[in-house]
Amino acid sequence: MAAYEINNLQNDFQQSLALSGSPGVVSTSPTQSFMNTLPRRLSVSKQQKVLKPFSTGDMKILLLENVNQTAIEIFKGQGYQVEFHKGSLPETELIEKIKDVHAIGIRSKTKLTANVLQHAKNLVVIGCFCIGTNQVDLDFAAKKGIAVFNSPFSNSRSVAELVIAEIISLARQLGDRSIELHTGTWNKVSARCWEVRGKTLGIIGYGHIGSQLSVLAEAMGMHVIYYDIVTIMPLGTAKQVPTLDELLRKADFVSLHVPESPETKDMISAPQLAAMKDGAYLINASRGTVVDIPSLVAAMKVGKIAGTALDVFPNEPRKNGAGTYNDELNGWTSELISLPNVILTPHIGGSTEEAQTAIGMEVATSLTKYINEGNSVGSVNFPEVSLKALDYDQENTVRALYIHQNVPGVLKIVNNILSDHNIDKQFSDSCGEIAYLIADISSVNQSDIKEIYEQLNQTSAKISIRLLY
Ligand SMILES: NC(=O)C1=CN([C@@H]2O[C@H](COP(=O)(O)OP(=O)(O)OC[C@H]3O[C@@H](n4cnc5c(N)ncnc54)[C@H](O)[C@@H]3O)[C@@H](O)[C@H]2O)C=CC1
Ligand SMILES: O=C(O)C(=O)COP(=O)(O)O
Repeated sequence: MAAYEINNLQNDFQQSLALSGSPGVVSTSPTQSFMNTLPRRLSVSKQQKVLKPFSTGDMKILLLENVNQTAIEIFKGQGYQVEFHKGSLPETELIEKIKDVHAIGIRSKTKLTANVLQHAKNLVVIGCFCIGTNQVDLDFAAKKGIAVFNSPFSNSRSVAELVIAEIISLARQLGDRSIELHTGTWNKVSARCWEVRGKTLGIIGYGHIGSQLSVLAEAMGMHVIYYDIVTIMPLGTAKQVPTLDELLRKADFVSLHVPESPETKDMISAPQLAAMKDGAYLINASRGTVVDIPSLVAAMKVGKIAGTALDVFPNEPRKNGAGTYNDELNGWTSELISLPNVILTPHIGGSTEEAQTAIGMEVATSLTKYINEGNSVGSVNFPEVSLKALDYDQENTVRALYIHQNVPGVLKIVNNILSDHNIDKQFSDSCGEIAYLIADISSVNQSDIKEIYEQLNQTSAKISIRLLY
């Protein structure tokens, strides 16, 4: 059957099913006041073998925070509707916009809390176009059947390189010398300026970024020690130390590379700063909540800490612009900027052309595969399930995507519903309270589809359903 014929059939079917809203979207659970995206036919471009959902024009994607152009091209290539914003949105505006969209792409700034997500009626998937996912309520999203994807290491190298630049800049007081000369002062000094060769770098969190940094720092002749909650194989001649305290006592430079979590909140505060060597340096390019800045300011004022580089802050402005970084945002700002040897950057650790292009492609591809095929591999809050792309040349084949509560007896009920047809392939997995089943079913007539959908929709463990055909 030619693709256009399939599409025409789908059009009719969608129209007959549409109860409200855009064609193909019906309320599956009116009492719970959320809607699922219903059945969409995938059409195949035979020349390019690219799978595209039918009615791609229905698929709405909201992209915030200047997500890279590569992502926009991938989504537009799929025919999705793309709404793009350079900054993040105030919460009330975000709530309005999220009501409608099927997918949202954000970076580290936009907070997708339970309060925001509860308004998302059609949302199927969230893309974090960054490493961190702390800005999303992952459990709440999973319980609503919304998969979340990120890019786990596309910007690690960029962050590690920035930190190397900061280590040398702090050791040589580069920021201050540069500001002085920009303002007409020649101040040639060597007092308390150091080579980094032979100094000790203490890395807190030896994951993707911490371990990259370790390799680069050793290449400059630094000794590397690291602290992590798990035992990790050292790279080069780096050494893991058993306690944070030991790292703080031994390191000349301390660099933080942990995620935001309840355990890492204020991980560096007054007692930890007191434990550091006199005249040591502190670098934070992880999350703003990890360092208690008033304590850092106090430690710098008494000369305990000789310099600091901060790329992340407890509160960060919503968008670029003059006057956005001030005491109104973070009460200690004026005090911090008045101190010597303080390098402040606007959360640019991962902001390189290379990283952003790679992230754009990776996350947009994950989202597209999830939307078009149900493939959840790489999701951070969902069971990872995939089946080879459906052969859309084959007629009467349907892929059921069934997200459900992970409770006993569900597969028996679901397979009973599907049992009148031929289940060609099936893959199911669970993750905590959530389980996800993909099943390819053949020998399904157009008239059966609505029935399958309605029966699945009545199962008590159902969270959300999509049928691709
Ligand atoms: N400034 C920027 O632009 C960027 C900042 N980041 C931040 O850097 C963080 C780290 O990134 P990756 O290295 O890719 O993460 P990762 O997950 O690969 O590594 C994090 C490491 O921290 C360790 N860890 C977790 N809790 C800890 C604790 N309480 N004490 C000691 N170690 C602990 C983990 O075991 C893990 O080895 C991200 O979560 C993100 O918040 C990431 C990219 C860019
Ligand atoms: O990747 C991360 O976690 C980052 O912190 C980078 O965030 P961004 O994409 O620059 O908002």
